[in-house]
Amino acid sequence: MIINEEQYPWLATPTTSSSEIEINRARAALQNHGAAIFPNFITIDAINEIVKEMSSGSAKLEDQAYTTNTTHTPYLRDINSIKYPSNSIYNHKTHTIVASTAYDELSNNSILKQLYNDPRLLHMVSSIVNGNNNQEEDNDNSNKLYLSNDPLGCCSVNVFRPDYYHGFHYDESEFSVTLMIQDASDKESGLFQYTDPIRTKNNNDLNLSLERTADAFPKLFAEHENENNHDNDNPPLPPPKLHTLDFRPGTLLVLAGSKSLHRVTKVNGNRNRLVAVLTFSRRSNFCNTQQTQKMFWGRSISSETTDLT
Ligand SMILES: O=C(O)CCC(=O)C(=O)O
Ligand SMILES: [Fe+2]
Repeated sequence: MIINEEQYPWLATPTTSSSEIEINRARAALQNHGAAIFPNFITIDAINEIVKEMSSGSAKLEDQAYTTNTTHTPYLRDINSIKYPSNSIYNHKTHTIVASTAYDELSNNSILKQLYNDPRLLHMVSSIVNGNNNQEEDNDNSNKLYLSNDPLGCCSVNVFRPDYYHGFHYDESEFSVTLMIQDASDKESGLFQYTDPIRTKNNNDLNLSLERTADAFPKLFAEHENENNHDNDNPPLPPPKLHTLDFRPGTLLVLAGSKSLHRVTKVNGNRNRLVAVLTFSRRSNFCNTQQTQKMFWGRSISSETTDLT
């Protein structure tokens, strides 16, 4: 058993009212606070198996994982000093150092691969992010979610070695699904922190919400204070609260990553922090660009050449 069916029996009966209650609760948490959290989503045996796959053998996957070491803005875009002042939040430089094990490095019978391909998970995530609990009744495809077709990035494992961290950012994908596999040995480190959703949708595009982002961390972004030119008609909104996730092995997280600013603090201790990233798309056959693949896994493969199962 991979999914913890004792704690999540409603996953097997998606059209019942108990399932609807759980999905509605998760959707409200995602919309109001940016995160829906499922503790003990997979069994302890399944977690132990994944840790074993990552950390045993002579060529350990976690040791082989390619490292990205990069400076970026919270918006993951290039600095734009023509459009925004150099002290704008838009141009704020932050730093990330993280390694990642690609999907094609996992064994064919990997527990993670089995979880990613489990239709109950796809159905659960679709129901939460789309607001419908019954995909079969959904005639137009706009509400449908698909597994990613990226042979490297569809389901990968973030490897945060000691001293690694991920600076504050919004994700490019609308939402993200992650699974804690192994936390840092120093429990004060490698923390996942996120705000309530502070970026809003505008004309089908996510606007920048520069002010709200600047309001978020008055201390951290103190040098950006002059960006908050609030007048009396538009008093500043209170800064959003920064949540620290109780992220234990086996916990599954659905995050409004494009709207909630988030980060992973620096890892201390004697073991790697391991988090699986499971990606779902509104498009069938989604694949990251070769540039993104190269950045995260140091190589690129087109989706046409591989069988993903
Ligand atoms: O490792 C994590 O918990 C998530 C890191 C993250 O925000 C990302 O990979 O975009
Ligand atoms: Fe992220």
